[in-house]
Amino acid sequence: MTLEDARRLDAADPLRDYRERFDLPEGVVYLDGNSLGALPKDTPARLEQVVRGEWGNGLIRSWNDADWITLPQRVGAKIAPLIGAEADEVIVCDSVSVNLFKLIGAALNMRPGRKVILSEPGNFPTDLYMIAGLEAQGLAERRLAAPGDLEAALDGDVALLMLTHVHYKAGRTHDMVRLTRAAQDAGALVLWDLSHSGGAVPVDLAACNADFAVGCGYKYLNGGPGAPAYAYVAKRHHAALSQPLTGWMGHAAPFAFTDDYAPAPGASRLLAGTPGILGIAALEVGVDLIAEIGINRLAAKSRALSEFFRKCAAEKLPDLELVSPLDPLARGSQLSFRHTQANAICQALIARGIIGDFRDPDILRFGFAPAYVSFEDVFLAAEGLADIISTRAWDKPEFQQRAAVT
Ligand SMILES: Cc1ncc(COP(=O)(O)O)c(C=O)c1O
Ligand SMILES: Nc1c(O)cccc1C(=O)C[C@H](N)C(=O)O
Repeated sequence: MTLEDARRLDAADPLRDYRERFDLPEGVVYLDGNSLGALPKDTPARLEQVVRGEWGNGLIRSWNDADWITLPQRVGAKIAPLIGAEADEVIVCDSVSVNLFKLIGAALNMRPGRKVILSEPGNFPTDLYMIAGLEAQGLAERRLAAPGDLEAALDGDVALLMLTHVHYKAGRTHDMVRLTRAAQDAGALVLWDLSHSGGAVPVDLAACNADFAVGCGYKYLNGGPGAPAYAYVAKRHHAALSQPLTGWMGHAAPFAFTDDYAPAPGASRLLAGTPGILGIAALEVGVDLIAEIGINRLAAKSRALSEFFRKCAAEKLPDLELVSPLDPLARGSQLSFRHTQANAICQALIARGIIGDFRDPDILRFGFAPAYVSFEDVFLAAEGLADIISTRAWDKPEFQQRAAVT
């Protein structure tokens, strides 16, 4: 693989012009959009308009005049086609963690007599911690089973199977259709965390008959640091859904100011407090851009990018252990490698302007956000990685320390 190969692939890439729609710094190869997506060029102007025009001038009138009040539903409706949902099945609000709490609570309410939440060891920590919180309240019981043992662990005590579609560290995917069916056959509900899928990997919540899902706004949807998350509830559960964070914005008539809670219709009852308008406005810009490109084109490019990286790396570093699946259809939009010096290598790459990340204890992770990563980026990153490993350029005191945030 050569730089010319990479440039040829870029020239033939139907998405190549979308890179210009992002504000990427010169000289940086950014392979960490699976942790924090890049800044769309339209976002600052949109935020300026919301801050100065809608907030500054419009003041409180903007809840009506700028239709702030329906922004969570409107942006949710734009995310819906990316994940195989209908417009009114998705709402934007809170963080993934908080939405997990709401939906685990909802599942427990819908399965009285069952307390077990089944997940896998090594799932993203917040998913496991949110179960732990409910466990400490005596409301849930956590059960963990390795991917191959999940089906056997589904018994009559399981209220909810809760998994992350694309594993944050390994990048492997779960078979959503098979596992959803198995859980439902055992009388359980299913909640998918789509944080590493939405905007990069096709997901069809309707086809797999999922009950619930959550996903992240700040990764492939490019909503910005701490962007609000989204939550999905299948329409068949809308009438019965009862979630524990019964805040006033999820009320059927918040401005009736009544003493008693009555849930808003459908997924809107997942709202709790006042939506963060600036955050959702920024997310909307990222979602519009991703929706304009379309998930199938994004997924095709994602697979091509990760395959190109994998081949470049394998050619230059045949001994480097690939942790992610070889089959591009069995992984998300990332590649992870194991190396005892993963942290130092990651720091050395960052010093050269090649940004991937390190996941404790020994994983080097590269994300390929297909909307803005080029084949040339991928070639340069693989070349830098090979150089750093083969020359031991990582072996310097300044690369040994762990950053506070990795
Ligand atoms: C799979 C997964 N779930 C949840 C989260 C956390 O989401 P939040 O920070 O919105 O709670 C992340 C990343 O931070 C993640 O990778
Ligand atoms: N949310 C993050 C943050 O605030 C700082 C650093 C990283 C993150 C992440 O999103 C981590 C990410 N979910 C992961 O897959 O590792």
